[in-house]
Amino acid sequence: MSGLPFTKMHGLGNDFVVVDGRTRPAALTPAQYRAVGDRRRGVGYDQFLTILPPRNGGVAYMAIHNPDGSEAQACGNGTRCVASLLMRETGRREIALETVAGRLICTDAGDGRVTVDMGPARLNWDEIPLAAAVDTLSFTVPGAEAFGPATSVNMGNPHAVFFVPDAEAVDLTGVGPGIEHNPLFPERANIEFATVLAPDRLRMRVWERGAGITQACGSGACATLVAAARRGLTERRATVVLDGGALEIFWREDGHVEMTGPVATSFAGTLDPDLLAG
Ligand SMILES: N[C@@H](CCC[C@H](N)C(=O)O)C(=O)O
Repeated sequence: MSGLPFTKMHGLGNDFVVVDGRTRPAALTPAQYRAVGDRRRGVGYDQFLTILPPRNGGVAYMAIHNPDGSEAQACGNGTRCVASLLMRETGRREIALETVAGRLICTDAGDGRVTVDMGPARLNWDEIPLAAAVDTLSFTVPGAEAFGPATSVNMGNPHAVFFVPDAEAVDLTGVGPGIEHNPLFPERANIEFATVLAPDRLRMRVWERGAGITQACGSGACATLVAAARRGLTERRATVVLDGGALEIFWREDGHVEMTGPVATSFAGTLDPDLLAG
């Protein structure tokens, strides 16, 4: 493969390498995703986002990969970033961006912000998926009893949310990997620790599946708001404060979750063929 042009973007510090695979081959192997994801020897990213031709009436399809080489079904912050590129390209203020999880309607919210309809929150145990038929509203994760019961939500990708008195105090590096790989989550899970600050305000920190600690997780913010509202801890509309900044989340009565937040471009470059050769 020759050099591959990319744009480095982020949403609240959740950072992405974005490549356009519509005009040239851009599918990488898991080893290549890992090489580019190395923050010292590669570029470094939380997700690698590949823009591909549409498959179902949208403007484009977006493939999502984690720095461990695995594929993800959803990425809220990345969706806003790629949507902003495609809005600029098409001159439109609203587009449909396709992902594994479906067609996501993305709207220019002004001031450099984008709103994404992330689709319906899925709440059944087999939709998360979980390995056992438990009540996703409140269940014990073996080994994580100290954090109290978890609430699980699928936002296209699997999430488990723990409500704790002080999210700042959680040792994410220490406890994140064990919960992510707990056998209760057959496809692993993104793990959120959240503290309710007010009925319309949550503090949340995240251990992302396949990526580890990130500054922000859009789908995680959506899952956290849904979990909090299901438990009666917040209203259906709230600000979720992440390490990198705040997202506005709204769980609509029809079950869809809207997320609004900023996008930013850092730089453009070309992935060297030697890096891709491994
Ligand atoms: N950063 C993302 C979530 C990315 C995918 C996740 N690591 C997974 O494997 O499901 C977001 O903003 O939602």
